[in-house]
Amino acid sequence: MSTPVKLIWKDKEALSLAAAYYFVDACAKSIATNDRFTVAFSGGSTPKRLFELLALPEFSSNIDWKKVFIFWSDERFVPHTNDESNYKTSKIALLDHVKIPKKNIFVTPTKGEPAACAAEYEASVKAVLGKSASFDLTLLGMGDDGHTASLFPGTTILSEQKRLVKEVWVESKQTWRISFTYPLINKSKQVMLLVGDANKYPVLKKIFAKNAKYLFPVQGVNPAKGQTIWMLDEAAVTGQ
Ligand SMILES: O=C(O)[C@H](O)[C@@H](O)[C@H](O)[C@H](O)COP(=O)(O)O
Repeated sequence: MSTPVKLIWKDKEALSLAAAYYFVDACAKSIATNDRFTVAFSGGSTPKRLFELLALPEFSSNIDWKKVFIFWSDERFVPHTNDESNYKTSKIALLDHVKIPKKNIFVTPTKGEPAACAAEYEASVKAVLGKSASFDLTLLGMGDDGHTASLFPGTTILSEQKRLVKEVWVESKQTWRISFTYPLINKSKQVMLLVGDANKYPVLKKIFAKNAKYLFPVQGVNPAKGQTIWMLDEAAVTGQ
């Protein structure tokens, strides 16, 4: 378990640019080692800006898209054509602009029963990643309440220790979500948390404090053999 790296950037744009460079580098290294790059996308405005940047030729031309395999660390239980869909957001921002084979895009099933969809998605993760179930890179955001992926405060998925993907009823949003669990997130080789804006400060202040207690779901992200990188902006760490 390595010490999380915290990188603080002037603003959200600088944070997203740094994340784009990092993504290209992590992708090239994984392909050089394993001939593929397995990555989990996340929802949220900060990850969305990263996807928009990756679609720019400066970045996309340096990525061997036919060797990139994409999953989603969480998804809203809505049709993929719905504006709430994390898949739709990344499709518009990135996937429609790069030559990635359709077979490399593993969209979360969101039709029928949430539990059955979660089981189906877990089976896809296992089929692609194999026994290790270890993503090369898992991208995550953090909500103002300290949630990450769809690991919301007070939800039963927080105590899930076996399953890799589970359905979760989010009372505060009155919706179902399909989310990676801590066991899957914490198998990642690298986790990059993209957290910008002053509204994140109240939670970050508590979790970055000395001898911080476990108060928020994002604190459960701790890859056993992987690296956690916080990509932050000044507003998020100062509140201004
Ligand atoms: O589906 C989701 O909503 C996301 O996966 C969620 O976990 C998101 O990453 C955070 O809410 C941060 O979102 P912002 O970056 O927009 O604050």
